[in-house]
Formats: sequence, C-alpha cells, structure tokens
Amino acid sequence: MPYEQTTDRVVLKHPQGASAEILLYGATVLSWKSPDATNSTPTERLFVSSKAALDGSKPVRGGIPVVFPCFGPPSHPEHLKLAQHGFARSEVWTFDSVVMDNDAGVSVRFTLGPTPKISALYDRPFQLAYVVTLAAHELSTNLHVTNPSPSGSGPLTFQALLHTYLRVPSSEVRISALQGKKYVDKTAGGAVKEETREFVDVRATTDAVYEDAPGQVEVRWGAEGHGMLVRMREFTTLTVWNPQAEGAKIGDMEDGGWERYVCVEPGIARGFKDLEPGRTWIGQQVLSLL
Ligand SMILES: O=P(O)(O)OC[C@H]1O[C@@H](O)[C@H](O)[C@@H](O)[C@@H]1O
Repeated sequence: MPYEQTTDRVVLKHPQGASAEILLYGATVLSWKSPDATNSTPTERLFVSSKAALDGSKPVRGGIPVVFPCFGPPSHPEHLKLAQHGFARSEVWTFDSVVMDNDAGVSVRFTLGPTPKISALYDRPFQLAYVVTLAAHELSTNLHVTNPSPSGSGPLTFQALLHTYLRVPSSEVRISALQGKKYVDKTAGGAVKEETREFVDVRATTDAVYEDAPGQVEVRWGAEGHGMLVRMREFTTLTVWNPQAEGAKIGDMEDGGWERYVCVEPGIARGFKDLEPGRTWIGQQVLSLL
C-alpha cells in the first residue's frame, strides 16, 4: 500500500524512497522526505518546530498550513469573527479518497465543509478539497475552493494561501526571480516597495507580500547550489516570511528555529478572490528539488 492511515494522519510512500505525512488537523503537510540528485537518502524538506502542537490545540508551527478564507488578521466584513489566517488550518479535515496510485506517484484528497463550529463564526456556504500528490522528487498540493451556493447568490469572497515552511539554512537563502516586483513590506508598516535585489535573502527580518506572483521561484542555499523550485498556479501573491530573532517571541517556535526555515507562501493574500456560485477555483503549489 502506498499510503497508511492512522487516527490522526495519512502517510504517503513512494517506491523510490520519498514520503509525505499529512495531519488531518488542518490537512497540514507535516513532512516531505525526498532524495535529490546528489543524495539518494530521503531527506526532510519541510521545517516543523519541535515545540509545535500536533494535538489540534493550535495551528501547526511548520509544514504547510492551509490559510483560508483570510490571510493575516481578518479585514473583510464576512471574516471579522475569524482568527488570523482563518479556520482551515485549525479544523480537522476528512480523508476523502485516493485520487491516484500508480508508478508516477500517489495522490490523496482531503475535504472540509461547514461545521456548526465554523458556521458560528463564518456563515458562508463553501466546500474545500485539498489534493496532496507525492512523486519521486516532487510534492504537489492543490487547494480547491468551491462556491456551492445556488446561482443568483453572491460570490464567495476569500483569500487563500499555502504557508510553506521550507527547511533551509535561512542565512544562506537566495530567492529568485522577484527583482522588479512590487511588494508590501509588513515590517515597514505595509509600505509598498519595489524589489531591487536579484536574489532575495532573509538575513534581516522579512515579511514581504509580493504582488503579481511569478509562476515559479528558485530557492537556493549553500555553496553547492542546493535548491528547491516552487511552482504555482492561480495564486496572485507570494509571501516571503522569516522573523529572525523576533521569532523568539513566538511561543511554539523552537530555540533558533528561524535559522532553519524560510516561508515561501503562494497565495491570494492581497485583495480577494470573488468566486461565483457553482464555480471552483484551484490553487496549485508544486515543490521540486533542483
Ligand atoms: O503566527 P502565524 O499566525 O502562523 O503567522 C505567521 C506569519 O505568517 C506570514 O504569512 C505573515 O506574513 C506574517 O505576518 C505572520 O507573522
């Protein structure tokens, strides 16, 4: 069997060695181990803080939390009762089905719809599906958002984002190509700036929402040019976040944890997506090793 289900998670295994683990709480991808061109031993590619709660008491500090329907503190009138980054990362999703199981890889689907708990805070009809696909050297995570309301009802208005914590030495990270893109610098009170760097680093506290997300970025580190390609579709922004020593204030961050990751987050994090009744939007992230 290329997958195993336990009480709280689903584990995917690829015959060539790669594996992935998805916690039902938040449908949070907790682990992605993959070999690369120079190392045939499957190596962990995602960062999860050793202090992260995995018992459903709070969103996981690491992996790939799913952000929906708001990014950051809620600003839209329909979201005002929600917590920062919405509810998708702090609800237990349903393991729905195995979508694909062949030589190319294994793909599983999780779903989340309204529950009494969610509806008490957010009364819009919605349906989410999250498809996680493990291939030999690649992990793809696709978020499907459906507006199930009858035609004539208003649009489903949302933000969405995949809050990917890549396990990398943050002092060495170089992200390209974002040069020339406008970004909202959340460390400077939301000032809009233009990126001048060919390679973006996170050696200073970084919380930047790039507009007009590119189709892909390369994240490189180390003298040997280790790297990860992050491809995205239908996402309009790319957030790059690393709090540096400010991270010590985050209760569930392990000591010095910010030295071991960079968050690269394809999303719709500025403005909102308006999804008409009966329509589905699919946002895709594909991580692969360079
Ligand atoms: O602590 P949280 O809610 O997981 O958020 C972490 C960070 O998430 C990033 O996406 C935001 O840009 C940051 O501003 C935020 O601090």
